[in-house]
Amino acid sequence: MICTVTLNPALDDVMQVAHFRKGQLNRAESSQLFPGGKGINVSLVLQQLGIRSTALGFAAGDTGVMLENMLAKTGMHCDLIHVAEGSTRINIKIHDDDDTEINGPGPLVTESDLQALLKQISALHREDILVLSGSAAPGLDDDVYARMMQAAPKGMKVIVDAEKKLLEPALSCKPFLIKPNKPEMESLLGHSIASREDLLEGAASLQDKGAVNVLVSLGKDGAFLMDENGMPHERKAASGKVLNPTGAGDSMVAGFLAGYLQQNDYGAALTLGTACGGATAFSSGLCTAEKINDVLAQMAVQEAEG
Ligand SMILES: Nc1ncnc2c1ncn2[C@@H]1O[C@H](COP(=O)(O)OP(=O)(O)OP(=O)(O)O)[C@@H](O)[C@H]1O
Ligand SMILES: O=P(O)(O)OC[C@@]1(O)O[C@H](CO)[C@@H](O)[C@@H]1O
Repeated sequence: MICTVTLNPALDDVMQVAHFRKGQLNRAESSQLFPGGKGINVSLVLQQLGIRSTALGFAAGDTGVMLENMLAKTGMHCDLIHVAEGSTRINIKIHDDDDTEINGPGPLVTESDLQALLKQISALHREDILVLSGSAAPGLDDDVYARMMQAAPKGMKVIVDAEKKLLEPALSCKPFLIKPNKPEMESLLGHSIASREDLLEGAASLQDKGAVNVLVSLGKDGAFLMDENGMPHERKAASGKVLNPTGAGDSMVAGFLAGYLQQNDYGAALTLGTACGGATAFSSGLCTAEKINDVLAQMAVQEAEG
């Protein structure tokens, strides 16, 4: 079984605005509401890839109920813990020539709410896989990912996709995979990445700190993986018209995990991860199975042509 954890899920309100102007009334050309939050996105893309998972995490208030109803309509299994105070956040994503995001703070999560989640995690089995993605909710400390990893059965594979302050304390628990994007990787390393050498050295230093596999997503520049055997892999990004890059990183995590489980091969996992990331960037919401297959086919042609 695969479980994803989203400590601070959201409803994503994705708006297309012709020319967004700060400090003025802007009218959107379109607005679409999607279930969101990084772990939930991973579960939704896994579902497109034919892999069932359970989404764990916290929900609150009417927006929390709305989120659960939206997820139920997709057929996805979720087991969110309802917290007493506040409401599940609504995150605003504005797409014009640039992308502007405003993510809400989310509801307060207490220690006893967290204990309930840790109990769910400790009831998993060693052969299950846990995906921990996204920011923590108000009330939670920076060691929350480390605590979830410590609660998980010994030897279980855990994937962590989170910013430095949450990821760093969890590294010594030996996550199976971490997926920083370039700015996150630079923040983890404390210096900028200007070359392939920097990526190789940076990934190796994170492995020294405990990460088993290091996957660095590079947006339109593709992706880099340093696998557990010290073997680097690289993929160029697919080409296409970008509609909404929100969730491209989560789609990459889902694709990588699906590729790894289906083919037991890191190169194949990276290919499917890169395709899923691109497929979401080229879609208005998260990618569909059809879009993933189109992008995979396009990447195969691109590779054959060199
Ligand atoms: N403009 C793009 N063109 C092609 N592929 C893209 C593009 N943007 C993203 N991708 C694909 O998706 C992957 C993940 O994207 P990115 O590096 O932007 O992740 P991220 O910053 O974690 O995204 P998010 O936080 O929005 O989920 C990239 O490695 C790439 O394969
Ligand atoms: O505030 P966080 O937890 O860092 O990110 C939340 C979020 O921006 O990430 C997803 C895209 O990756 C969106 O669905 C969601 O709104």
